[in-house]
Amino acid sequence: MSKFSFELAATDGKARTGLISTPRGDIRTPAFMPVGTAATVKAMLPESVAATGADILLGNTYHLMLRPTAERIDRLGGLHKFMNWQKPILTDSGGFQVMSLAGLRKMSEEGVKFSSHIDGSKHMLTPERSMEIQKLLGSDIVMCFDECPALPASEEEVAASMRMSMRWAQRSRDAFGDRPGHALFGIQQGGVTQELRAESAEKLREIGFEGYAVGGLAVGEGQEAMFGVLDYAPDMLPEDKPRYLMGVGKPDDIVGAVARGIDMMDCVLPSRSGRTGQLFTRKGVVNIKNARHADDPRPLDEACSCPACRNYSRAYLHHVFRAQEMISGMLLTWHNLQYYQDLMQGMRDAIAAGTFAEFQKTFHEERANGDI
Ligand SMILES: CNc1nc2cc(C(N)=O)ccc2[nH]1
Ligand SMILES: [Zn+2]
Repeated sequence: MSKFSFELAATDGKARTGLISTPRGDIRTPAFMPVGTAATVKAMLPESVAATGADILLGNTYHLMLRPTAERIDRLGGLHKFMNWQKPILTDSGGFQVMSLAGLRKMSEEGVKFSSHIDGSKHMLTPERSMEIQKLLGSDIVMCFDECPALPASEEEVAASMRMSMRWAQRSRDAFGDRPGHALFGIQQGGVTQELRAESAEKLREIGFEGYAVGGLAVGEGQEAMFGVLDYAPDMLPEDKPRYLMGVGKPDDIVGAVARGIDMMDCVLPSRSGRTGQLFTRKGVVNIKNARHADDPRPLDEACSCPACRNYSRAYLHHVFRAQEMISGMLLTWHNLQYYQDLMQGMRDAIAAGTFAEFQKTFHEERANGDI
């Protein structure tokens, strides 16, 4: 069984490029993880997700524990076999989604009691149960069970929440046990308060993890506040371990996060937007629903290698979206995921070549405002 390791290959300013090696394959960083919530990246076959260049995808503990349950996936050979994705999988802890999706929640030091949003059944998530679920799923990178405070929150509330998350981080570490080739990532909390972020980072370093996430962001604080935290928070985390920014983001969020030292990100935006007709291109966002595309014979993005851009016109993509044909979600999701992976590849190349500043300049210059 080979081990889990991270090698930095090059840096350019605070931007970094490297490789995470796992028994199930390597992850080129900076990396974007498509979200495969219910054991599927919606509207995509796993081989199509791999074809976009994704080295790893994210699975959601909250959804899978409710349906089909982690025990059933384990009996069927684990999540990789179940969903036919043999590359690495990172699973979140369920903590974030239980607070945003479940009903009748009761928080305590022990964990969170809640009712399923699917059938109202009663469940309990604790650091120990979250580790057990993620182990049953067989994920390669496991996230600590934590609490991501919802905004608005006072500094006192953020401090108390962060300190509970740090106690939960210790319990997660203790329950994770010794699993060669698998990684447990700690999650830094502390809102937008530098002293609290530092306290959290110190506690996580003390416990010791194979990787470190910056949590508590992309919860409505806005890009300026998020970048303000990212100007100092990643540097508080061990330099030789992967740094994962949770739930981010729009393309310009991603470029700004990589510029501030982030190595991994995940977001539902490219897949969710694909289904709603919001398409990311090198020149900005195209809303394919707009009538002006009805007769446009051009490809969506002539620089893109995805099936939507190689084989179809904007007129066709407009038509199948308006008709809500199934092929629409397939083609538009594929395009957006391809765009995100091409963006990551462009950044990895630029950092390796020492031209990341030029990459950022071109990225911002190319993007017109609004629809194109
Ligand atoms: C979509 N935004 C987002 N922020 C997140 C924060 C966390 C966290 N654990 O702090 C997890 C998932 C998140 N997703
Ligand atoms: Zn495309």
